[in-house]
Amino acid sequence: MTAAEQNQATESAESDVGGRVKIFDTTLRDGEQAPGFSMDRRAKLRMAHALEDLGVDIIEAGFPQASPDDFAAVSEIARALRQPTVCALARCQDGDIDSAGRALEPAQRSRIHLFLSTSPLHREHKLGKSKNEVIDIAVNAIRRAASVCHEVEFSAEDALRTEPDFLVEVFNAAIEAGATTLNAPDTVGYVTPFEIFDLFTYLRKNVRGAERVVFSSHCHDDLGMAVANSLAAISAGARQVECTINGIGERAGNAALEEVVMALHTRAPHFRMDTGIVTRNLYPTSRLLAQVTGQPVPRNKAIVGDNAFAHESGIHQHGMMKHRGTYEIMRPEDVGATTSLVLGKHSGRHALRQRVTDLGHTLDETALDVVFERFKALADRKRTVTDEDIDALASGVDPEHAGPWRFTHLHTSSHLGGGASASLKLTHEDGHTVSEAAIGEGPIDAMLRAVERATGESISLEDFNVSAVREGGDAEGHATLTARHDGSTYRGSGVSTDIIEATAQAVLSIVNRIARKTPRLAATAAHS
Ligand SMILES: CC(=O)SCCNC(=O)CCNC(=O)[C@H](O)C(C)(C)COP(=O)(O)OP(=O)(O)OC[C@H]1O[C@@H](n2cnc3c(N)ncnc32)[C@H](O)[C@@H]1OP(=O)(O)O
Ligand SMILES: CC(C)C(=O)C(=O)O
Ligand SMILES: [Mg+2]
Repeated sequence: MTAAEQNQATESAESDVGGRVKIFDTTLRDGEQAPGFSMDRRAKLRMAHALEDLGVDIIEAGFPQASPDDFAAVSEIARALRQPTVCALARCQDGDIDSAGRALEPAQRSRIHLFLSTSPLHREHKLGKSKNEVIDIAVNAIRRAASVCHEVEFSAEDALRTEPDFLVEVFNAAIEAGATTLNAPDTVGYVTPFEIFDLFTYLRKNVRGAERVVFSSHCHDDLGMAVANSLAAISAGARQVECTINGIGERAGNAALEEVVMALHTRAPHFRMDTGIVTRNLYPTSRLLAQVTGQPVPRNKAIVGDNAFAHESGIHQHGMMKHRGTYEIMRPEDVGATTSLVLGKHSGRHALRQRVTDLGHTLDETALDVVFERFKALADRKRTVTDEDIDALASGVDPEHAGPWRFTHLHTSSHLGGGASASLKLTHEDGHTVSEAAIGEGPIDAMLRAVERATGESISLEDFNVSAVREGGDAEGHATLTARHDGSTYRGSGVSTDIIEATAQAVLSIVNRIARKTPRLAATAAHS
């Protein structure tokens, strides 16, 4: 009998609205299990501090029996953190439990998370155990774990494919043995929101002592329903949700923490459920994870992707300029992000006019029409039109040949532990050439100094970022710079297979915009 059928025999669940759901973060355990995401103890410790600042209730720091470094990571995190409960995963085996207990010793509050498969498929093929054997193994493990940490969570692995009546038996025994959190994971991401709602409702009605424990959900995203399923479990009374930053985790990942939290927050009147999450830390925490794992966040990722609050379409941009609520259901600042109106082939006159004005140009409608036409033609050739392009178009310059300066030579060299040097030649559109050389702390620093000397203008860098455009042998670096000059902010970008060259293009695009505003640069160039 399915959970839904069994539920038909019982009255419908009482309303479960209102309250607080605990956020159990498993980025450092299930998250790092996925290929490409493993973290060493230093990376884990950095992430753990960020997760503590984010306000998660429980941090699953690792699986101490997995490796000596993971043992050390759990131990260091247990020692370092004050607020969250620190949790370690263990199989129902004495060795795992003892090592989890030892790793967690320094924790203010410790939890061992035991798991054992309960579904027929796993019982028969993976464990080779009967139902009774599964219960006995779980009970003995829970008792042992309860003696070496503050609290025990028990997970019935593959719970959503387990017979609901057997799951109740397992959970009854787990409570008697001392578990205080019962997790029903959708280990393989198979279930639908209606089914998980029914199962949690059924468990809460039928497990003996259900009112004394916290029910937890742990959903995987194989069918793209991890977040929806987690929310459905919460609606049915789960008061702990297991999730990961950026939704990383086994195969397609776990429920994304930022999505669960922002769904509860944004649809508060619907869920009436609080968390302790400091939502403005979501974006920085997501970026830190991307940095320590080297795995970028997909642009279209909900809440934390580059496009989550970016608008390129003219109709949307126009709406956003009138009222941001037209196309944004959350305030980006609530998650630590910002709105951006990106100019591209889908943009319209309203957004273009605004950007042209922001860049310091005053154009009448006729001039704007001309710029708009050229902008569309350029946007058809380029995926994104940058501020440099708009600035050039508004100045009546062809952005693809926007000078006045261009590189005719650039050479940099660096030595391990010994600084770097750059030599370059710049040619001005009026025919001047300027050669310069400089030394610096690294090749980029040296190149920047040489450009400053050659053009006679200094810029102060505020932000510098290089990201990969493609992977593999033909990988290109995309350099973006933000710099200040004379009280104004300039952004420049460049793309090349050589990241120094990409950065040099970005520097020169900024210098050229300054030069177009202050043509004295060409006239006063010291060298020729
Ligand atoms: C759903 C999940 O995410 S579960 C967590 C999965 N995470 C990981 O596996 C990451 C870390 N794992 C590891 O480093 C290794 O698998 C280790 C160190 C834990 C174990 O390695 P090994 O001892 O070589 O065993 P291996 O991984 O090959 O096989 C798993 C063994 O654990 C047993 N096992 C699996 N789950 C459980 C459990 N919950 N309780 C008790 N035993 C279990 C299996 O039956 C198998 O036993 P066997 O060696 O007697 O046949
Ligand atoms: C260890 C358990 C909770 C797990 O990760 C799963 O079942 O997906
Ligand atoms: Mg999992």
